[in-house]
Amino acid sequence: MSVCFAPCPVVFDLDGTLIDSAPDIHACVNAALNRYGYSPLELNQVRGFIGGGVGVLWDRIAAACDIDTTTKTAMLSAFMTRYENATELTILFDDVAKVLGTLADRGHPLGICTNKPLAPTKAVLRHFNLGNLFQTIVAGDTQPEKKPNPTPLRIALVNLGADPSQPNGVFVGDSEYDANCAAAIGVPFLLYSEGYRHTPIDRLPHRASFDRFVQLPALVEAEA
Ligand SMILES: O=C(O)COP(=O)(O)O
Ligand SMILES: [Mg+2]
Repeated sequence: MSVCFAPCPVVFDLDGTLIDSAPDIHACVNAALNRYGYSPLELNQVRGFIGGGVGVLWDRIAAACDIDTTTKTAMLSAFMTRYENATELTILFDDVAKVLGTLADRGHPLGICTNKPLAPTKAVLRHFNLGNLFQTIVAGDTQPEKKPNPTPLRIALVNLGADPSQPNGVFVGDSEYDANCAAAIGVPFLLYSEGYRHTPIDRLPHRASFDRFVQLPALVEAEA
């Protein structure tokens, strides 16, 4: 009798993993800063603030620019209005569309687990014609917890058919938030090394790292 294993679920982070969205986030941040009379920030600085979702982003901007809490709240809301449809300056990393298609063709259920809010997540996936590839999207405002809390990843894996008590599957991401979230529930983590990470690769818990998406299918199959 042969035993047949179904292809494992694969969950992806979004910002800094599938897409380079920092230029759009940077433009939306600077538009909000400008509206309230603050000087613009450099792209590198804003890129370094991405990963924990929009609340963390604006906490960091407020600390860097000495913005009070009431003004920060108003600026975050101005930022969101523009961010919800910010796709113009965003690019897919090389070979992402091709590799997602390969994994889907092999039967892997695909999902997204991002700290980015749901509206801009859906807008950018629609923009790149990727919306239909993902069977679940767990975004930064979908539930109370955000990465590195592992609850969003667990929900995404379970939505793709994984066992809630010990979810199988892999998580692909670029940051400390992703690595620690996967480690907390023992899910193999594949680190994309060209994203928005601050920590050296060898100091992050991960199963393997890659710098080109064409390397990913073989790394996923090694875990399946
Ligand atoms: O938008 C963020 O701050 C982080 O988004 P990510 O979880 O997709 O990296
Ligand atoms: Mg990321």
